Amino acid sequence: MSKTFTREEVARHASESDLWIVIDTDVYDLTDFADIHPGGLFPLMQVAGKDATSDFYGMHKQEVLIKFNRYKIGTIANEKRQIHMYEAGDLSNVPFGESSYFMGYRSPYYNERHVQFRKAMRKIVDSLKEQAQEYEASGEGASDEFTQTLGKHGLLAANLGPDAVRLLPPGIELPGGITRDEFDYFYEIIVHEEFTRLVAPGLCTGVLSALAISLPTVILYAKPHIKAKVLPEVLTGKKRMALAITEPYTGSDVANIKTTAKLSADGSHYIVNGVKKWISGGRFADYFSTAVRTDKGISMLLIDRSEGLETKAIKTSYSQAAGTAYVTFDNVKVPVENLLGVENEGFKVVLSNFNHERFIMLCGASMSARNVIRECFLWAHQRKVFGKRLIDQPVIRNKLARMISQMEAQHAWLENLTFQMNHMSHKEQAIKLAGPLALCKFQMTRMLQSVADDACQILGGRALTQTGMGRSIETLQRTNKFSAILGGSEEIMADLGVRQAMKYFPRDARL
Ligand code: HEM
Repeated sequence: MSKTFTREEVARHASESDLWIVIDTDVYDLTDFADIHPGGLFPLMQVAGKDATSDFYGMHKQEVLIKFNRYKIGTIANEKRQIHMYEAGDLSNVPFGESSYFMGYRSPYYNERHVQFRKAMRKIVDSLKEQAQEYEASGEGASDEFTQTLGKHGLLAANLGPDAVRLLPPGIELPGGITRDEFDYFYEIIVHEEFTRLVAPGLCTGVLSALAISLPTVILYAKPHIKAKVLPEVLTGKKRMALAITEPYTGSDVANIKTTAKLSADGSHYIVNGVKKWISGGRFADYFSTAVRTDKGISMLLIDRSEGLETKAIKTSYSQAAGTAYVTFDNVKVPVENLLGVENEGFKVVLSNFNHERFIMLCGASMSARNVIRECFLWAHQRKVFGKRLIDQPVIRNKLARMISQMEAQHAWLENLTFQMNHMSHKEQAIKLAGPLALCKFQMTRMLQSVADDACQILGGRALTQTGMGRSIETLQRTNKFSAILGGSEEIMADLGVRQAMKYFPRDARL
């Protein structure tokens, strides 16, 4: 049992060499910490021996207390805790802090198994957060140990979505005891939503998104013996993979790629020459699912990191942990058995994944906005300026209203599209959903930018620093453009959405 103290006892420890404070009902002995406290000794001395709850929460997130729990020496006797301490896996009860079903509202889409799954995912993600944020800050890629931990928890597999998961070899388990048959797109929403809680978008892009967009090309189109070798290596995190399509000259215009693959005279291999740009995870990848120009069209090849293939880092506004690379192919020899699908029909392979990639981005964007809104709501309640809480200022409530309503509207559309994905064949999805998914992405990233902007105004200077209370907001502010450009830029998404609708426009309709 933890030790108990009275407030009078705590008050007797109020010097630099003996410094106790109270936060809520917890007593902390900061004597050994005071000299290394990032905020300095002065603020601590002002509350030495006293209740520092409101000062603490005015300048720190609760996660600081969890991280430095070692300084807690006991609690105040006979007092009831006023502030809930987060425990790994907890769902938020801040209004709009979770999507509605997870806050006790009814939903046609989810059931209690989804709640169980979310809690399991959250617990795992919580356990990885500190390490992930270190990689994100240092710009290093995830260590082999880290990616293998992701593999061990089944996160690499879950990240691929239900269609790919059903085709995986036996032995690869999903998190939270969910079976492959249960795992549908609503579980997948949860997977990507929970990853955003790492607040490590670079790392997530470099490891998880890079895999989610590249590995399906192997699952769906590789020869059986290639699959048998590559899938276990990649899904256990022992090897990494990236999708190499875009080039400096083409960007989103895949039809115009210039990287060539020429068949050798004996027909045993291709010789690949060319360059690829903005390849997420490319710096760390062992395999590249690569779009090349062959004899009569585009083909996809699985290319090992081998002689003649080089990668160099591209510095981006998000973290170097994304491993964004410029990849050069200089006479790289690729066995013909590494062809994915049919020669000259690679465009089909490229297109097969676009809708799913956009779906992943929608889940991430929606939850990133939700996370930031939750933090703004909390901050507005605990921050006092000019004698009032921020939430007591109409201008702040108005900003929150705009953020919440934009985010919830987008999320409702995402859930509707998810329901359609669960009930449509790929063929029907391609006809009916390519347009709405594109439009949803167009509006989702507009929303994300607007939320990042409002959140920044609410957090003020803290939203401009990469550590401390505004960290998530600074991250969103710096990286939201990523989702607005990758996976199809906003302009292309908007146009695609309307063009798709025009394709199916009734010829006999009149105003
Ligand atoms: C268990 C007690 C405490 C711990 C473990 C702690 C730890 C930290 C840490 C890690 C930071 C860096 C910023 C961040 O990551 O949030 C920080 C900053 C700071 N802390 Fe503390 N702190 C404690 C108590 C307090 C108290 C009671 C006060 C004030 C009365 C205080 C005042 C500050 C200030 C002024 C900063 C700088 C904030 C800024 O840059 O905006 N700290 N503290």
